[in-house]
Amino acid sequence: MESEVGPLRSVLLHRPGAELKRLTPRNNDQLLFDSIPWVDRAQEEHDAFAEVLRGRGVEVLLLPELLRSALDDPRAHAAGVHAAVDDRRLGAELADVLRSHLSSVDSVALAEVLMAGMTFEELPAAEGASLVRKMNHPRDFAVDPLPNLLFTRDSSAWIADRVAISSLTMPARRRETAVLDLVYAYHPRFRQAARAYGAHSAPIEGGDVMLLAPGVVAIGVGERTSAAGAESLARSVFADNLAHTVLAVPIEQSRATMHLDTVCTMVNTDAVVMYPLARDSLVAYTLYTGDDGALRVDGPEPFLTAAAKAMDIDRLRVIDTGLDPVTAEREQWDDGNNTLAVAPGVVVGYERNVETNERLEAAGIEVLRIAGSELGSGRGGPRCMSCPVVRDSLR
Ligand SMILES: NC(=[NH2+])NCCC[C@H](N)C(=O)O
Repeated sequence: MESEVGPLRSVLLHRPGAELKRLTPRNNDQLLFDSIPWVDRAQEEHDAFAEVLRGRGVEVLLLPELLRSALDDPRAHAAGVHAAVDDRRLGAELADVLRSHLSSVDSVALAEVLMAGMTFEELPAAEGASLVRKMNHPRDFAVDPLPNLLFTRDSSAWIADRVAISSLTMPARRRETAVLDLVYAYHPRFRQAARAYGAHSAPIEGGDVMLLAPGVVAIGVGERTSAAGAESLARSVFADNLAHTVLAVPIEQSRATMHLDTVCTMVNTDAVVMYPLARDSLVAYTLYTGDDGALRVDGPEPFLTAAAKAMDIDRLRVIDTGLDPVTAEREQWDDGNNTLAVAPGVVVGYERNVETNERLEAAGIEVLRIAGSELGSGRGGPRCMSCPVVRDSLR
């Protein structure tokens, strides 16, 4: 994986399931959804998204299936039980009850608990009284659900032939790291894959990681990825020779712009679609290794200038969506700028972003439209909902 736009061969998606049924008006904000999705329809929309990709010759890997087969390995099963049980929340006694219960269930049931969580009333019965059981509401979570697994972009990201497992910022998403770790460590397809970023210390989310060109990685720094995360990922990709230049791009710390890919995605080898209101303000720091082997940081300078230099092209084109500010803001919120390229000049986008899509087409970009009325309620578009695993090289 050396670019954002090379012909897509294999992609990791998550078909949403019971974890979405955990969302209620009381917990949706904390669980990072803006409304309560209609789950059956969300699944239909997701199936249609997967079909569009398959129709373009892309192999679609589904996270729930990968997780179940990874858990068939007894070591993965034990690690899965460990990842599900939070001693601090349950206390030692109840934690032991849950651990021994989960150790006895099959990989399908354990995968379900890891994804959809478990409430106190769903916990197995045990002898004796438990203050923790008594003082928690029966429908409180003993194991938190992970509704944002849908956004596979964020929890892991491939850079060249290596995978970086994210260290997610929001408490509602932190346990996703453990799920992806299990899949990459134990699924037969991935267990040989080398890791690009071992240190799980500083926050990095894949929605902020953009492969602008072979050897050039942009990393958004904002609500999710910290400067420390960007710097350690940069050091790590330099040490592994996966890139020669990293651009650290500050983005506004707000829900609308939680990741770099909410304001900008690549639609061709030399072109991006970008939220017009970000176009003139986006800057970048350029990171590279000096002749003495030490890290250098230049800038900041305008993002488009820094990117073109690093990519060694005359100009990084911005598709001029020319939208009025209100339409631009509405379509940005609905992930109009969050496209997934399946090949240079061919992208998947939400159909609802009528004007952005029209402008993209006027600029010669083919837009494969998908429905996202329910999928979009978690604030993520086609790029957020996909983790490319293999793309053909551009040369
Ligand atoms: N790459 C992205 N833009 N991902 C969107 C993630 C949305 C998710 N609900 C969150 O708040 O984390």
